[in-house]
Amino acid sequence: MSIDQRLQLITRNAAEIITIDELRKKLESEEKLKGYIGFEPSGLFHIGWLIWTQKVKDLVEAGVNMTLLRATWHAWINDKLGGDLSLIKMAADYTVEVIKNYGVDTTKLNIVDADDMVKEKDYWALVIKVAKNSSLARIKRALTIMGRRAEEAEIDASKLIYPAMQVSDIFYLDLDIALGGTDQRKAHMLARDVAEKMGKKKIVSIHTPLLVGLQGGQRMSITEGMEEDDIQAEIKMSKSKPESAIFVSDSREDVERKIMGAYCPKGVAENNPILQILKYIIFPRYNFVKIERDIRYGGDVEFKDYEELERAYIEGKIHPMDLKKATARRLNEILEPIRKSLERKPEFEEMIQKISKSVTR
Ligand SMILES: Nc1ncnc2c1ncn2[C@@H]1O[C@H](COP(=O)(O)OP(=O)(O)OP(=O)(O)O)[C@@H](O)[C@H]1O
Ligand SMILES: N[C@@H](Cc1ccc(O)cc1)C(=O)O
Repeated sequence: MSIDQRLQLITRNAAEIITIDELRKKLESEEKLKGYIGFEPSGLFHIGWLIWTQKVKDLVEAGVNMTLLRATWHAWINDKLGGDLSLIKMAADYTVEVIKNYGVDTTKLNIVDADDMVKEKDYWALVIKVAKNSSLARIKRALTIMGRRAEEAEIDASKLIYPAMQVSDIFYLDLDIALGGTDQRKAHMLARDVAEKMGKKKIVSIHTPLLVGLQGGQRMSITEGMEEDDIQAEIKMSKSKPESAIFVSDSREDVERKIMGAYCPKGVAENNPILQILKYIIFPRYNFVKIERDIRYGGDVEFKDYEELERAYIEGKIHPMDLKKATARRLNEILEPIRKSLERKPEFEEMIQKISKSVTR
């Protein structure tokens, strides 16, 4: 693969790359690049997570050595799964199983447990050095990387250490590239600034978009004057708002029902979850999408890329119902191997039962 082809694969569908010039230089250096994504295991995997999973796949295929950090301790700090570390670890296994069955070659991934990193004293020395090089105000602002706000009244003090840990993970693993959804930007910007102060390698960060929830942008809780980041956090697909989400373990029928009920006004692309699913999850996997229609409505039509389909939709040439049916069909094809593999593993079934009873947040 040429440098341009690798760059194209790494950057496609990304919301932002900080910075593209630095990424190109790193690729041109011909050194083997090291990248990572960390995730807090929580036992439920909604299709929004497939957006970064696809980017992990792209990065592996572009020849980047990717680490998958099972952020078990971070999840524990963040009160996930009632703070039960054994449940958190099982949830991490579940996530890896999904990623594998989505088609990522997990034998090429370096899978690391935060549990192992926190056993090393060098790790904690790094955390203290990062904290020493960060202002308290900046650390507090970065709490959004764990889905929290600085103003939250009842948080315990370990949560203030979390951002310094996430930055230290990057230095400890000696990375070139950090991947995450756009809500992880504050950790990555902090890592870039602290790297300069501490003489560490400065990461390039790649941020994937947040998939909007099934209700689109229609949340009542959006108020005037809200910041863009907060609006995105409010309207995104989220496991803590199950009505907004399609889970990879959902049955074929549930996927169809959820898609058919989703926000998808005729001719509107903005905050349209169906179009976003097509753009970020379906088109990266298929060369074409076929919209099946009765001959009375123009018969079947095929689209070879997303832009072409979006244009036709905005012009009112595609009916929302036809778009939804085609989306449900393709999405179910993608989810089928994942669903099958999860069905073969009863230990996950037990975990999911426990999870639905335990309080996540
Ligand atoms: N809707 C989404 N679309 C794409 N990526 C997402 C979405 N929600 C979260 N992510 C990404 O998935 C990773 C895990 O995030 P997080 O645990 O906050 O997600 P979540 O499952 O929606 O949780 P919560 O219920 O706390 O909002 C992060 O890298 C984040 O950027
Ligand atoms: N903050 C990330 C999880 C994470 C934790 C540690 C990391 O080093 C990276 C990512 C999230 O909420 O999804």
